[in-house]
Amino acid sequence: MTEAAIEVRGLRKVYGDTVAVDGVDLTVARGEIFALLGPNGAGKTTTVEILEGYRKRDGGEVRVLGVDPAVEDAAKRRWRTRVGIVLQGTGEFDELTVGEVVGHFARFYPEPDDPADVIARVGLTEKARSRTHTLSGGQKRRLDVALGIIGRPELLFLDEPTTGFDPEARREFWTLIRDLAGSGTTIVLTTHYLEEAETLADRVGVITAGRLIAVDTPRRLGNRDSALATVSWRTAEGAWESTRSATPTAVVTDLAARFDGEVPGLTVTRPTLEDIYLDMISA
Ligand SMILES: Nc1ncnc2c1ncn2[C@@H]1O[C@H](COP(=O)(O)OP(=O)(O)OP(=O)(O)O)[C@@H](O)[C@H]1O
Repeated sequence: MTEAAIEVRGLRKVYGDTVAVDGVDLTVARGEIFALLGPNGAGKTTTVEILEGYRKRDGGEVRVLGVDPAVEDAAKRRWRTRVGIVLQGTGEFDELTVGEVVGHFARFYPEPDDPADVIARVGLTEKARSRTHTLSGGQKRRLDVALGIIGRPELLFLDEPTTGFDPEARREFWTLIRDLAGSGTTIVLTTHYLEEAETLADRVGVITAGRLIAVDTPRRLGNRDSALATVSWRTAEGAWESTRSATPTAVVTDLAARFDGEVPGLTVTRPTLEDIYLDMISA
C-alpha cells in the first residue's frame, strides 16, 4: 500500500505525430489539493484522463490509489467506485429532477453519501425538485459536482470545475472543495483561473507542450517568494514613479522620510501567480 494517491513516472502519450505527454513525473499525496495548469493543448486533459483510466498511455508507470488504471480487472472495478470524476459539462438528464438524478447515481456506489445532503452541499436544495434541463449553467456544474462526490470518493478529479460560475458561486464552490479536502479527499483539478489555483491548491503543476515544467506551492512557484517587489508612488509634481526592489521596506522608509509622512499613491506589489505563470509558459 503506497502513501501517495497518485504516482506517475515517465508518462508518455502520442497521437500520430503529436507527443501530447512527454515524460511526466508526478506524485500527489493523499489529502492534497493539486492543480494542473497549462495553456490550451498542453496535455492536461490527456494526462488526467490517463489517470482516470479513460485513455491508454504509450509509456511510463501510473498508480492511482495503488491501482494501474490501464489494467481491466476486478481491482479496477472496485477502484472505479473510489474515484470521483467531474467532467466538463454533463449536467443534463432530460426530464429527471436533480433529486432523481443524484439518487440514481447513488445506487452505483457501495457506500454512497446521502443524496439530500450532497444536494445541500452543492447548494441545490431549492432546485432538488426541478428538472435538470431547467438549471442554469452554473447550477448544472453544481449538479456535476454532486454526481462526482455522491459515491464518497477517496480521490476526486475536477476538470475546469468553475467555468461559468458567478463570483459568489465560485467562492461557495471553493469552500465545498476545501471541506472535501478537509475530510480527507484527495483533489486533482485543472483550471485556467490562476486565482482558483492560488486559493485552493496545496501545490500546482505547470504543464506546457506535454512536459511538467514546474511543481510547487502557489507561493513558491517560479521563485515567486523571492521575486522583487514593485514600489509605486506619486511625486510632488503629480507624476508616477516606481522602482523594483528586494528590500521594499527600506524604499518605503526612505520615501516616508522624503515626503515627511504620507507617501502619495503608495503601493507595494509582488508578482501574482498569473504573472509568474505567464512568464513561465512564454519562456
Ligand atoms: N484524441 C486525440 N487525437 C489526436 N490528438 C489529440 C487527441 N486528444 C488530444 N490531442 C492533442 O494532444 C495535445 C494535448 O491535448 P490535451 O487535450 O491534453 O490538452 P489540454 O492541456 O487539456 O488543453 P485545454 O486546456 O485546451 O483543454 C494537443 O496537441 C491535442 O491537439
